[in-house]
Amino acid sequence: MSSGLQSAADEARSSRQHGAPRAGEGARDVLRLTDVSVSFHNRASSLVAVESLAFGVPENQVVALLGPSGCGKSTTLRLIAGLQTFEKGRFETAFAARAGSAFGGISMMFQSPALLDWKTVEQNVELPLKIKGVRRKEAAPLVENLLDIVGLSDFARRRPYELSGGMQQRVALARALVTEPALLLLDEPFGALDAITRDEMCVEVERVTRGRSMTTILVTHSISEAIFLADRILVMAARPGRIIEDLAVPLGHPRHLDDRTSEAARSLEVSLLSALAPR
Ligand SMILES: Nc1ncnc2c1ncn2[C@@H]1O[C@H](COP(=O)(O)OP(=O)(O)OP(=O)(O)O)[C@@H](O)[C@H]1O
Repeated sequence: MSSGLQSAADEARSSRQHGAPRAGEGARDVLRLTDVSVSFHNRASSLVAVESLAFGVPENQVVALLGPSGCGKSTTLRLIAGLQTFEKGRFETAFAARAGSAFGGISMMFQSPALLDWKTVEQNVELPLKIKGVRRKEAAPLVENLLDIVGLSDFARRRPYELSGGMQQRVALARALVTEPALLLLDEPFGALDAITRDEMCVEVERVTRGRSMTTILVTHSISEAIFLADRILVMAARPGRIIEDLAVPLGHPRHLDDRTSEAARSLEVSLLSALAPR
């Protein structure tokens, strides 16, 4: 894998495909892909999953990767997480766990909360800290604080199977945030939830992630989720997977669900629908 952990402080800016000035413009890029392609091969055939990806992400920006099934969103996210090899192009990131520290680095959250059913809610949230050798005495107040933030203090001693799907995702969110990640990767985190719980989770994520020093990449099929959560939306198309639009979200913070019906949001929605329309 040619992924290089290099300083993103050099001056070159990422290339942009289209669009309005993006949120975070002027901040340094902490992540950059230059002409990156990923293919999957088997004996009979090869498939180009993503081709010539080129974008940079400034520090603290929330970027949504939006597109139809199979356009390479998860492949791109896995690549950014360092879980996917690539044969062509360059990937630079300034993220790494702070040397000798359990904090910083990358956290991921998936469609399935992937909690350990035999552990309590607080033990699940504590797990990443425990793995990194943080003592219980230091971890306990952090876990308590995050459970409070996601509204689950009263459920700290419960097991995950006693919670609703939305509550389980809130546990997963607390677990993802407990290490104070510099980069948060969200892969369709609300895809399995009903529409009302999805909206609640969007509000929750917006609330708990704002004000943190954290860059976030969100993979989603949902236009309204992308508009509500992101500062910038990269629209992807399939066959081969590629970025076809790079649009800033013209909404301030904090956001409210009603903001999705504002004129600015509706106009962005029209642009996104047009970009996503089958050609
Ligand atoms: N491990 C793999 N081996 C072979 N092909 C793969 C592999 N992973 C992904 N692909 C293919 O790469 C393409 C992009 O897949 P990817 O999962 O990144 O898309 P996606 O946009 O995240 O889709 P979805 O929204 O359905 O999750 C698809 O055609 C998929 O079949």
